[in-house]
Amino acid sequence: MPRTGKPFSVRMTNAGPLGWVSDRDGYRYQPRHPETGRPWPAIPPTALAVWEALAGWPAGPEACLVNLYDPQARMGLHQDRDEAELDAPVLSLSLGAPALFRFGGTRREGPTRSVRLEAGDALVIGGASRLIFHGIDRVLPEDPDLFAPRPESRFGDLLPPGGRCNLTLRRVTRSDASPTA
Ligand SMILES: O=C(O)CCC(=O)C(=O)O
Ligand SMILES: [Fe+2]
Repeated sequence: MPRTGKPFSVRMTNAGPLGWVSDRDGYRYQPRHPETGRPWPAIPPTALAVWEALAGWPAGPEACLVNLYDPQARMGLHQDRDEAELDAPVLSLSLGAPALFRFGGTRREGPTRSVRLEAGDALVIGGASRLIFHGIDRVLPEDPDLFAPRPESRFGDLLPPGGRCNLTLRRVTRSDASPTA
């Protein structure tokens, strides 16, 4: 991460024309993977369909950040503000293990609350809430499924059992668009 060069506990990659990257120099969006130099893969059509249904924004997302949480990973309280377009919402899609999502207001010092995000949950952070502080306190244990024990990970080699995946879709560049809902 910036300054220290220490990695985040959440591993990240991207899909879409622009990907969010962080290194010692800071945070930015760029069209290519920093190590392979290749363009990011396309945003999955199902994620685009959820954006169309829920975002209330006429232009499609340009960035899909893929956050991979090992069971011990967490994400500190932060604002999403590296986008030139701050009028468009951020759409977050949760998969895998549930997690405790903490959110407050637009000041870091303000009060916060937490909600449990489950697999399949879609969260729109937009409008007056676009710049709220938020983070992931912790990944929660999955409810045991008595009928289909599943010790192996649903995410193959990417995550151990009990891991969580979050897709965060964003508009990055400014357009003349305005909300549709
Ligand atoms: O994993 C989550 O639910 C939150 C992700 C997030 O806040 C981010 O990627 O900026
Ligand atoms: Fe965020």
